[in-house]
Amino acid sequence: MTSAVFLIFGATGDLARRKLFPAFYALYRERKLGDRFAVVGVARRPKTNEQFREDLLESIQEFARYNVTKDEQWSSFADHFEYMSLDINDVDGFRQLNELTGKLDAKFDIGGNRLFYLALAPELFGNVSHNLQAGGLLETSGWHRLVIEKPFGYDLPSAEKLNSEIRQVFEEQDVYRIDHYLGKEMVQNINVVRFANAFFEPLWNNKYISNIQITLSETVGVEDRGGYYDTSGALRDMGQNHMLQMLAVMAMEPPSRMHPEDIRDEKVKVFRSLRGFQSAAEVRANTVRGQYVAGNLKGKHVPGYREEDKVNPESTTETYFAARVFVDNFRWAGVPFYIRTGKRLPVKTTEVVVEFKNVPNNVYLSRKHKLEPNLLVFRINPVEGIYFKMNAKQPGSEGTIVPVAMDFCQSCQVGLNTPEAYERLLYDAARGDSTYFTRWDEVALAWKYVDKIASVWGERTDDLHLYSAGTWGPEQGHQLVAEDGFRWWPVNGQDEGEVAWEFTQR
Ligand SMILES: NC(=O)C1=CN([C@@H]2O[C@H](COP(=O)(O)OP(=O)(O)OC[C@H]3O[C@@H](n4cnc5c(N)ncnc54)[C@H](OP(=O)(O)O)[C@@H]3O)[C@@H](O)[C@H]2O)C=CC1
Ligand SMILES: O=C1O[C@H](COP(=O)(O)O)[C@@H](O)[C@H](O)[C@H]1O
Repeated sequence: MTSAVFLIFGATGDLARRKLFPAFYALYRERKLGDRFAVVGVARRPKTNEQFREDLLESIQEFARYNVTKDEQWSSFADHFEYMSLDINDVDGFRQLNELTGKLDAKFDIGGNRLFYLALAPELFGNVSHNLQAGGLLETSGWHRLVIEKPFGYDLPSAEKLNSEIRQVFEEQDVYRIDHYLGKEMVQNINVVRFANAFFEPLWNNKYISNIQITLSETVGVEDRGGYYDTSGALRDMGQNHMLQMLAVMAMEPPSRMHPEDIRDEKVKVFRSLRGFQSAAEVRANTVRGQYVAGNLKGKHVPGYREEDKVNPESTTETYFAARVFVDNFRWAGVPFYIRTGKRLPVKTTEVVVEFKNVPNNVYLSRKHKLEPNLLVFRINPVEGIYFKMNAKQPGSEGTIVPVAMDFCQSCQVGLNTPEAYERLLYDAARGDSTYFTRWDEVALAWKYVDKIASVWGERTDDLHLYSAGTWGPEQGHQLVAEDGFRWWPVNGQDEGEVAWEFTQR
């Protein structure tokens, strides 16, 4: 691991507490951080180093995948952390921050490397790079990298503005735009499964695949992020980034080398091939949006979106969306990619389902069987695994055909304890590997695609469908898939009671 001073802007916030500090601790425990590092937490509220370290301990005890007690090992870890109260608009404060950083650099023999992590509200991103430069923080001989949280802009024009502010100070190769889904173990595994196995890649095209479904369902509402979410909505919060990124990973061509730029080039080609919408009618025909109203979730009554804290009581922001997306290239012509995400849905899960076409000349059709299609399912979150569903003869029957699953449950393996996405991404940024960060051209193309939908949705709101919390979203989301002769496959083995998986063999 290279040495670095990590400057975390937004160190008192939710992301730092739940994700970043636990990630530092796991990296430390796994000896990936070494000893030549320091972390400076930056936020406005006053705090002593002692208080900061107490909060650090609490966050790690609550959220890290390693247990921690206040022992000698803890002290030597916590000794690397200092806090500075600073308003990121205060340029003079950045000079003091530079002094503190220099002191820590000398103390831990770091050699000038700096990683600036912006865990701030997006509207604060713009000024920071300028102030880092003005405060002298970029004047060391080591590397300087900027890790920037999502959302990267609100739409294409604001993303362009933000990008140009950043690029006045940082080179593209030093900008690490986070999409934490790219840090997830099973998202990274998609390429391995595709490109390291003989039996999937030959089938990975419109000859054999009928459709691909990406579901990112959440049981949570907007929690304490109502202020942000109400100006964002599901399309910008999840669609522009996580969902299109997963789609790109599923659809991309094999890169010629496993080099970050080659992989990102292939994703860009997918974004360029997304079929744009020519009219408002096309947007409406291919997308569905919804908003949850009060309902029952896991036996508990939960309030509707408009009753949530910091949400406009007349809000028309979508908390659910589904879309039919086409990738107009040689491989995917005619294959719909269905994507959907929503809050207050019945289960928390992220799954990607590849549905294969039926076999030609199905000899079993002459009997009373309706064969289920073969499915390959990537289970991304929270269960990690892959299963493949196929048809087989029910043992002992007179030729009854049943779906069976070959099920690889990675997270079920005892003691596996896979790293959190943020752990991997922090580690990658520190060692200069940008493979699982988004490059500007990807971000821009994704915004271009999403902006068209958002602008049509902005024209009127009579197509915002309400759904009860605890259901799978509005009926129109099901119709979107049904009108092509398909249906959403149950995730986590759950549907609306209608279809249950038959795991007859495991
Ligand atoms: N929380 C999550 O699960 C996720 C968050 N993100 C992204 O991460 C970023 C941070 O989110 P989150 O942690 O939830 O936000 P929070 O609102 O919880 O935290 C914001 C942080 O910014 C600090 N801050 C606010 N204004 C200033 C200022 N003027 N100068 C210096 N510091 C300031 C706050 O501290 P103080 O008030 O003390 O100044 C606080 O530490 C956002 O971009 C969000 O979209 C992305 C994915 C998931
Ligand atoms: O980026 C975001 O992701 C989370 C969901 O992430 P997960 O890793 O828990 O699946 C989502 O809740 C949040 O609204 C969004 O900003």
